Amino acid sequence: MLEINVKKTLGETQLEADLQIPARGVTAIFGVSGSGKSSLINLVSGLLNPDWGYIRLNGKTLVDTDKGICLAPNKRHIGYVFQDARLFPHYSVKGNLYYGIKDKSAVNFDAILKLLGIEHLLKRYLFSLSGGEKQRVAIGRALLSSPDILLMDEPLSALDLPRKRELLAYLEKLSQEVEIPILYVTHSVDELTALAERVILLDSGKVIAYDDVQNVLRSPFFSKWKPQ
Ligand SMILES: Nc1ncnc2c1ncn2[C@@H]1O[C@H](COP(=O)(O)OP(=O)(O)OP(=O)(O)O)[C@@H](O)[C@H]1O
Repeated sequence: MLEINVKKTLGETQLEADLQIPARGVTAIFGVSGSGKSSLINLVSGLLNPDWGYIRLNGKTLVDTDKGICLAPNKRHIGYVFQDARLFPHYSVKGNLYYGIKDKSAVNFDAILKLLGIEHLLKRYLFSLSGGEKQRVAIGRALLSSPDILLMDEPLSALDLPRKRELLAYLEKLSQEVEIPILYVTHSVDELTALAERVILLDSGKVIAYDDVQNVLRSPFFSKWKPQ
């Protein structure tokens, strides 16, 4: 279970969230640009600190302003996948995947490679990979750190449509097989319906709905996303 109860002032926007997120499956964070989606996952990752509140993951406190606890991002056991892959160009794919793994015997390297279809890329360098392949390597690297939660911030947004579709198929498989919670930021209704079980709907920093995807899609808020 991921428990979030935070307040954070972001310029003109007051971000407020009070959420209990189950320990498995994909929870999407959806909303228009500037609604606070990235800020919410950055509070979980520790890249941003709340002005008030707490975040607990499976009973472990990541941050608690009342208790004066604030774990550094690298102590939170979090896997983070950004819009761009952020890999090291001077390392091979294998070097990128192994980066940051403390105990190589503790991870199921082969299963993760297979899940993401990147077994054949190990010796390659970034310049020879497509955008979709780079993102698959970035996801592999995040999973190999044995995280307790995976945060994904619009991982498809930098890709063209054919690559989006290709990566979406891998993400669908991942969402069914990985046994940790995934927080997935998106603006895309297609990604919501393909991947997410639940949606947090943000508007101007406030949670205006948190429910199953189908219930949220029926809400009046979504009329702006439907074809006229
Ligand atoms: N450090 C900051 N200082 C001031 N304002 C900030 C800061 N970080 C974010 N904001 C503001 O907070 C609001 C939420 O930003 P955030 O990036 O979380 O939104 P978002 O929903 O992820 O947007 P997008 O979809 O465009 O990435 C925006 O209005 C942004 O300008």
